[in-house]
Amino acid sequence: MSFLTLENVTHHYFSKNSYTKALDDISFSVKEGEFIALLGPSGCGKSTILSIVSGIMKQTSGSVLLNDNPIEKSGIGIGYMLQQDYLFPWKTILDNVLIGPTIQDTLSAEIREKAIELLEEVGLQKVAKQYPSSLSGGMRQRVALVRTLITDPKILLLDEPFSALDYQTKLKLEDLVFKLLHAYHKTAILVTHDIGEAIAMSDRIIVMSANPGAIAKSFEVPIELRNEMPFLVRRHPKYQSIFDKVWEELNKNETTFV
Ligand SMILES: Nc1ncnc2c1ncn2[C@@H]1O[C@H](COP(=O)(O)OP(=O)(O)OP(=O)(O)O)[C@@H](O)[C@H]1O
Repeated sequence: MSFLTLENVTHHYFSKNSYTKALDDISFSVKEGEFIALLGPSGCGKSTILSIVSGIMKQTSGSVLLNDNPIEKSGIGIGYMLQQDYLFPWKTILDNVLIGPTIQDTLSAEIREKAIELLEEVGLQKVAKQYPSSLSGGMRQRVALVRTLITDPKILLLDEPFSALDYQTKLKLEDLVFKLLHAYHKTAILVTHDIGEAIAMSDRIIVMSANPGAIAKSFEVPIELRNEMPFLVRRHPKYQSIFDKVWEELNKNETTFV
């Protein structure tokens, strides 16, 4: 059964007298607990989709539904993880993690305990009292992940969360995010330019084309790959074949894709 559904979503931007049709008739569904990836050339509207699902932006037309009802009426928690971690430099790691509950005025001893548990799960318990400036990029993204999970969002929107990291750290974080999101049964949409990352982490890949942003094709990741940790997916015998199909689709729609 579909959990999150986008139905005929269109979006136009108007700025400084210019008009951009960013999304044209986007329809897709995501099941509860499913992990999907959006891949496509720069400017095809991937981030616009996440902004609309998160409620930061309202689509020009069409609907975003959660269990068949408008998502804005659902009161569902949605978490966002971005390329930049946006940690507050003057707050400790633990206080950064607790920023959501603090703002929402829901901070409790239980949430504080949960934050410490989650920091332990990502290997950061020892730095809980330190400040972001003393942490590496990968550690900071792990803090951002915990900060996202602490509010127990039902849907996680991941907008190129590993793209600013070195390759080794990125591979390790892919495994960690995959492990935690599966352990906590989260539904996730990942925006990435990395085909390997999309295959390694998701159940399904939606390839988009640009001008205007539209869905070109959707690929189911073979079940054997979905059951593996991301790092191991890249060496699975079935990996190359799906990589080639996605690559072909991307190049069919955008000759300048790099
Ligand atoms: N605030 C805005 N005002 C005007 N146009 C915008 C705005 N935000 C995005 N656009 C335009 O809408 C289109 C889709 O942008 P979007 O950022 O969603 O694409 P994207 O696929 O996420 O790109 P990238 O992969 O480069 O991050 C682009 O043509 C972009 O220039």
